[in-house]
Amino acid sequence: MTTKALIIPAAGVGSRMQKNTPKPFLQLENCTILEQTIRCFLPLDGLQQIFVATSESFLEKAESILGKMLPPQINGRCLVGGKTRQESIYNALQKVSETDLVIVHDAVRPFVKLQHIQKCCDTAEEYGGAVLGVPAKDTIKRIDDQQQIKETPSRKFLWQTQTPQIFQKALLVQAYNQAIQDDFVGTDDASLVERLGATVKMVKGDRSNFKITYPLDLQLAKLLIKKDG
Ligand SMILES: Nc1ccn([C@@H]2O[C@H](COP(=O)(O)OP(=O)(O)OP(=O)(O)O)[C@@H](O)[C@H]2O)c(=O)n1
Ligand SMILES: C[C@](O)(CO)[C@H](O)COP(=O)(O)O
Repeated sequence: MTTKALIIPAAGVGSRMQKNTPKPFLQLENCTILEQTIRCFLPLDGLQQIFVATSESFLEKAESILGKMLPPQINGRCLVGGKTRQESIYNALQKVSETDLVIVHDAVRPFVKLQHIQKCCDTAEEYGGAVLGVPAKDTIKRIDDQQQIKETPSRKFLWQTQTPQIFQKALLVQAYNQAIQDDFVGTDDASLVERLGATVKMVKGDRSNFKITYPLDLQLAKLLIKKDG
């Protein structure tokens, strides 16, 4: 069986949400967003390690959430993240012990489906790296500093990338080390691996795996939890 370690970056401040509490610790019906997200992964075969990166002030709260949920076969640990998502994941990556695959999943995507996680793991095992995503539904424009449209790329090849982003461990470690060496900061994990020239496959997920980013996303998440609960 393929062994897996899960890294959950949860150290963001949530500036676009405009709340005092960071998004992973906001409440959804009976539990926090972080709790709901972790729950999606617990039935995954071969999952042996979970790391949650938070700000220093939420470390204790994260430890209490994780501690209550973990089954005996999974080792869990919370740690202090960094100034960027990338730094938070790098910090967690230093703690990951031997494993075949490393799964990175945003704390604020609480509706990811097990079947999609599994499909993404299988693809990463075969090719080295895989991410979940959906075809872009809007026409995407490339603009300049004056907001003048410069290009309308064909939508046929444009996908919205989600998490999980899953990689063979050695490949992800190499990608993060190279990014540090080159001072490269990306907005996702795949972009670091792509720079190495390695293969990362896009796996079709669905739109329920949205990232809770703006107040409207939080309203939608609360409605979905109510409907399913
Ligand atoms: N320094 C950071 C920044 C982000 N994240 C995490 O990365 C995920 C995706 O980031 P995003 O949704 O952008 O969260 P925030 O950075 O909190 O939001 P914003 O950009 O609006 O401030 C979130 O789970 C967030 O907690 C992190 O671990 N460390
Ligand atoms: C990794 C990610 O969720 C893929 O869509 C996204 O790039 C994170 O970006 P954010 O600006 O940190 O929300």
